Amino acid sequence: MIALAASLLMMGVVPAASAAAPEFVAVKKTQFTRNGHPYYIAGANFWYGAYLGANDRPRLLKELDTLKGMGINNLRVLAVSEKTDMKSAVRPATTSAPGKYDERLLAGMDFLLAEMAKRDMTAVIYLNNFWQWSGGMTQYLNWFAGTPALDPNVTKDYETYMRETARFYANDKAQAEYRNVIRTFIGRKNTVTGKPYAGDPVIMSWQLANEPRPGNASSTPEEKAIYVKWIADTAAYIRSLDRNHLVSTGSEGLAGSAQDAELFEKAHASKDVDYLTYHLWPKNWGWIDSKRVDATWSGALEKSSHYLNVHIDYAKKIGKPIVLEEFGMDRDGASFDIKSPTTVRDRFYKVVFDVVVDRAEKGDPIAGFNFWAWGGAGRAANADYWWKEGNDLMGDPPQEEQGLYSVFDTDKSTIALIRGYADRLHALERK
Ligand SMILES: O=C1NC[C@H](CO)[C@@H](O)[C@@H]1O
Repeated sequence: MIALAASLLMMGVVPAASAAAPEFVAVKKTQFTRNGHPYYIAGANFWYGAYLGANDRPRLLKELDTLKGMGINNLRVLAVSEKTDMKSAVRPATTSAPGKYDERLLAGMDFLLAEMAKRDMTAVIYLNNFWQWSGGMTQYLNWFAGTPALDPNVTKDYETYMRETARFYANDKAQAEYRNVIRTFIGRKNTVTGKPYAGDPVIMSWQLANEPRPGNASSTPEEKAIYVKWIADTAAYIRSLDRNHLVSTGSEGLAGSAQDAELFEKAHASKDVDYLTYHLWPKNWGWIDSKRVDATWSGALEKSSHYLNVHIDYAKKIGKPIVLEEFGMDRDGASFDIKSPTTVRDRFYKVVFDVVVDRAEKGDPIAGFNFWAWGGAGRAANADYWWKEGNDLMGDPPQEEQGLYSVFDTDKSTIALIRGYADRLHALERK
């Protein structure tokens, strides 16, 4: 039966249910499984993986080998970027205009997935972005609502940005093009392996977007309802195209849900949303001052520990696995310099890993982590640390200084931490 299913898969005939494909990551109660064993995520954020697959394959192979050596088994990657006038967005973009997709960048994803499969890695692929650094939802609204694509790095007005960007969810024309992109990816045949994406177990999850939010901190009940409906409708649409892969939201948790726990739970209640996600950003959220660590560490620790644990408790209540798919801390003294120490980062990573791995070992529904983000061999090119087209890509997207949160291949203490905790998670897969 499995041989028949496998051959059907190879011919692009995707079985209605994933029962015939144990090699796909699946959910069993509050755990992931793969190939009949528990599966845990020791992952990295590697948003630019497909860009390297298109433009710098020697570097990509080196990065994948380094990550594999660290025990990394999962990469969270951007599927597609949209051409935009917003200053702090990556260039070139996959989508130059609605329906016009750059085949080279799409083939970059093919190569990335082919190489990840060789290293027994799985991919979480996010199909849009709430933030401006890849064009994202704001650019869709510029195309279809005619609204100006205002870069919040320029306006400094994130509250307006978030409120306006959330109009994406109810814009029918924007949703139609978004679904074109979803169909393009899910219906794609890998030009390197010949495998249809929908039948390729290297993909773990289709993710609706990076950090979709219902609006800003003052989101109205109507905006929240629109957000929940968008998640449920889009997840159901993805499921209608592909019953082999998991679906996730890309939510940050409470911080991305207007601090509304009921909203976070509703957003993940859909039968077509297979697991929960959350992100942890003490610096971005003002919990720690990197230039006053002694004065702010204890408060940041208390808030971070609560945030880490309470979302695992939400997952337990909902009965689905949860992944901490983003967390990060800057270098000592808020430096961007690759030569600066990472004492505070390493201390923070250990706090995160201790909660995640301890609770995973206890059998709680935390299924692992993806740190933000792998910088590897990338190096900042400019004295002001801002990215310009043609510069190395690294863990920090163009809207942030290059070196802010990136873990570089020279950050040996951080790499050793990651490896040690990855090993503990992988030990759980042998049970
Ligand atoms: O998804 C994200 N979360 C936080 C990152 C660091 O600020 C940011 O670069 C990215 O947009």
